[in-house]
Amino acid sequence: MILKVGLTGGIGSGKSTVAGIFKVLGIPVFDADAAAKEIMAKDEELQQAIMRTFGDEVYAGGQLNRKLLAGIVFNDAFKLEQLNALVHPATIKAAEQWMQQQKTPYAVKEAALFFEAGTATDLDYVIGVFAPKPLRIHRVMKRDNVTREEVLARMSRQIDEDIKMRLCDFVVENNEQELLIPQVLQVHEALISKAGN
Ligand SMILES: CC(C)(COP(=O)(O)OP(=O)(O)OC[C@H]1O[C@@H](n2cnc3c(N)ncnc32)[C@H](O)[C@@H]1O)[C@@H](O)C(=O)NCCC(=O)NCCS
Ligand SMILES: Nc1ncnc2c1ncn2[C@@H]1O[C@H](COP(=O)(O)OP(=O)(O)OP(=O)(O)O)[C@@H](O)[C@H]1O
Repeated sequence: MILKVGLTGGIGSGKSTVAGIFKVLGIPVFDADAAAKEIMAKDEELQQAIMRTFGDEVYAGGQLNRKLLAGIVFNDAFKLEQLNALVHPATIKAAEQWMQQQKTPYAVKEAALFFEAGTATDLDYVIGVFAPKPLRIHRVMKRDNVTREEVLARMSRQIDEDIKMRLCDFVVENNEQELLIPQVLQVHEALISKAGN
């Protein structure tokens, strides 16, 4: 049986960067952010439900206005919960179907929110990517051209990184001091060995 491995970390920690190294090693990666985006773009029933909850303007012109929706949900915990309740079940289902199709000793699901969403229990192992908060803020401001306040609003909806890392089976330090590739190789070898037992 394939091992289901989660790859997590707060916004800007470097999950996608680490996921890219697993892909080079031939390990398939499911990107939950990308899957959620695709589902929100294609599922018309979900679009109707999102419009009923947040207003028609979030899909003005037939396209999701991500900036507008982010401004609504990341400043209101209840509204974020409503959005999560609409989007997460379909994303989780897509990940489960994807996992069943993989043929490698282990496969990786990359997501920011396993512990927050209560989905870590479906995984055999979880890898955490850790980076200090100031570095994460700086990276996301630069990558997404957003303000510090916008980054902090998202961080406030994710559990504390020290706690998150303690819940993980492996931790990759992405502080731009330690090299990433040797750390990922070490985790890869450990997972291959666990899959063989
Ligand atoms: C609000 C939305 C439209 C904003 O889109 P935007 O393009 O600005 O951000 P993107 O989706 O690329 O997410 C970037 C990062 O924001 C953080 N984030 C996104 N959604 C959430 C959430 N529900 N709770 C906490 N943090 C979140 C994560 O660190 C994520 O990696 C979008 O994030 C969304 O639809 N979120 C709800 C679905 C979701 O939870 N997706 C994440 C994994 S399933
Ligand atoms: N070790 C590194 N050295 C330099 N830049 C890095 C490093 N790790 C990540 N970055 C940069 O920081 C930004 C955030 O990284 P990445 O997108 O991998 O994080 P993420 O955890 O997937 O973020 P999000 O939760 O927002 O999707 C990117 O622009 C990426 O290129």
